[in-house]
Amino acid sequence: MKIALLGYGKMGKTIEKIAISRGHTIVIKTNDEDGYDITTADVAIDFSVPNAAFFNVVKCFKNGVPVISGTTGWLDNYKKAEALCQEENGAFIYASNFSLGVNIFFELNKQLAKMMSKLESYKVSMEEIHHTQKLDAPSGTAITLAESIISEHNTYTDWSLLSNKENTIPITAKRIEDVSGTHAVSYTSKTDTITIEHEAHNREGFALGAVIAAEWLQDKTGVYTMKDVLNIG
Ligand SMILES: NC(=O)C1=CN([C@@H]2O[C@H](COP(=O)(O)OP(=O)(O)OC[C@H]3O[C@@H](n4cnc5c(N)ncnc54)[C@H](OP(=O)(O)O)[C@@H]3O)[C@@H](O)[C@H]2O)C=CC1
Ligand SMILES: O=C(O)C1=N[C@H](C(=O)O)C[C@H](O)C1
Repeated sequence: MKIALLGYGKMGKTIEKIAISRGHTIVIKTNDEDGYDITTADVAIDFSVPNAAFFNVVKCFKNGVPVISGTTGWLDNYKKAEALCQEENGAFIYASNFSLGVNIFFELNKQLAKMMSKLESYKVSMEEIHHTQKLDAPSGTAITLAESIISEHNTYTDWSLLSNKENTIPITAKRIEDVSGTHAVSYTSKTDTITIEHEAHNREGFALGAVIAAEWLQDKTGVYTMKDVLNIG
């Protein structure tokens, strides 16, 4: 596959290494919104910045290039992107987290939320920890986890950074040098705490998941998720 890397930062470079090891060729690597011909690629992988992702994915839809986006912090525009993809007959996968481990964790989180919904004595809270260069907070993964809890648990209707409001999931976002990404969901009662946690040891799991998603998407049209790619849950 000929791959365009839209965003050639920490993730773009890790994806390049993994894509080459799986026999693919990188035909574009860019940190700019223009100055390249996207039609030279079979598939594009966007790991850029929040204010560039929407423009990048729409460019792919308009040029008939299937696109994977892992950029977080631009979800206000996700529904619009989804509609434009359908309109242009494009192919699109967005995931707040492409790693196999986190996608399993997403399923565990849903199951746990369903169980805990019946137990009023437990209150949920979340923590995410990332490296200090991260632009957005809370992380996209934390938002996905919180949205699943809201849909599976009767008590919660919203999430918020460090909130004590009723019916709101409090999320703590910590920034510590060199942390690839740690997410924890806890349920605390007066007597105990139940925690599930995922800790990424490096960026390779995210990158491998993104390349697998690109391989899966290359001949398709439509909007998909990592659940379709991994066939789990
Ligand atoms: N879904 C997932 O599994 C994962 C998602 N992420 C997300 O991916 C994104 C990138 O992460 P990471 O690689 O660590 O961040 P980096 O800051 O290392 O890389 C982002 C790159 O995007 C470049 N960029 C800026 N503007 C544009 C543009 N218009 N088009 C293309 N590229 C542009 C930046 O260039 P410059 O520095 O010159 O501005 C930079 O090189 C983040 O949103 C992060 O949250 C990260 C890991 C996993
Ligand atoms: O910026 C990062 O590094 C990461 N971002 C994603 C997110 O916001 O959830 C995924 C992963 O946790 C690493």
